[in-house]
Amino acid sequence: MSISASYPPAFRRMINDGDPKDIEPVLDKDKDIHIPVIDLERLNKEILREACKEWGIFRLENHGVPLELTSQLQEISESLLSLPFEEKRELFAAVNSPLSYFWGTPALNRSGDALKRGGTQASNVNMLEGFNVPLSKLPASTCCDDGAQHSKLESFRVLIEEYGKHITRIAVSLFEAIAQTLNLDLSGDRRSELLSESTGIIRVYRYPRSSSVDAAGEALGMEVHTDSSVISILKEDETGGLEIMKGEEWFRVKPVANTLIINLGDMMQAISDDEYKSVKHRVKKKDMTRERHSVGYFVFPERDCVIKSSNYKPFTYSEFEAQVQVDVQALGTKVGLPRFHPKSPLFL
Ligand SMILES: O=C(O)CCC(=O)C(=O)O
Ligand SMILES: [Fe+2]
Repeated sequence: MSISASYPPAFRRMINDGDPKDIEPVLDKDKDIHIPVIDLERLNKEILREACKEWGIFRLENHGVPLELTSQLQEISESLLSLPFEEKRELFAAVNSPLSYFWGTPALNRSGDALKRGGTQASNVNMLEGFNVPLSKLPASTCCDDGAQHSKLESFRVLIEEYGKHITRIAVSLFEAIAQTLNLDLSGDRRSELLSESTGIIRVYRYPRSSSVDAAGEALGMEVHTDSSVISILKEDETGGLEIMKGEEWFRVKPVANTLIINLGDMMQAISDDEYKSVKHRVKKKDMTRERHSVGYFVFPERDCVIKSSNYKPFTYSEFEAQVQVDVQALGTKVGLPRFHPKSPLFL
């Protein structure tokens, strides 16, 4: 099977199926940047505070996720993602599970299906595909068939569940430490209201090996965005492509083996009263000869927990999410926190 048969048809005309050696290397214009490093076994609150305030993103080492688990998960994910497109689609539709397969956009609805985009962005295809996995629904999802692909899917489910336990543990520890740096009161159930484990989602992404490039000779993987989460945790492979905005400039974050990338999302920005920032980021692939694989984890407040802060009108995560979906469908893009800013002309 040619590799492009596993890509969504909308990607195929943009994919070069030739010998990777024939693909011209791309000029590398963006600058590299070293983001702060946090050691989970020896958490230093001052370094953590600085990383959240100045960067909104940091690298995590000594996180305790077994290497074996990550590589098994990567292997099975790659194997499922490289199935022929139609087979992948049918497999995920057939198992009647909360898992979904998506492509062309990271903006999904609550069922994990791609949102139709409006506005001038309607035709912008993000060159990515992936599986969306809501962790709390995972134990209930069962496989109905003992075919080879279904048993692969079952192994994927088991590995994701295990990975999800580790990553949830990390998110909770980091959130508690970050809350201390903000002197947040987490008494009673407040911790699990602000960071609700049951909302955790994992997304396994694949960015095609080579694709059409922009004027700068770079392939758009994922458009510029901030995450809506409290905390996001990214495991990327060694291909690279993640970029962050610092000041008014874009910088490339180089991959480092055995580490995770933590970024703060919009909910953390609001909870911290804008003290900590939800970092703007994107994926732009420069190495056209290889696919990029990454695994993202996103965790949110409880749906009806009210987030109060001085710069935004009080809102629940449900309201925020609904507004994002309305904006993506009407304007083609997320507006995010400015929608809830009382002084903003965007305030509804
Ligand atoms: O795949 C990546 O490296 C980035 C993913 C990301 O930013 C997201 O899913 O929000
Ligand atoms: Fe993101």
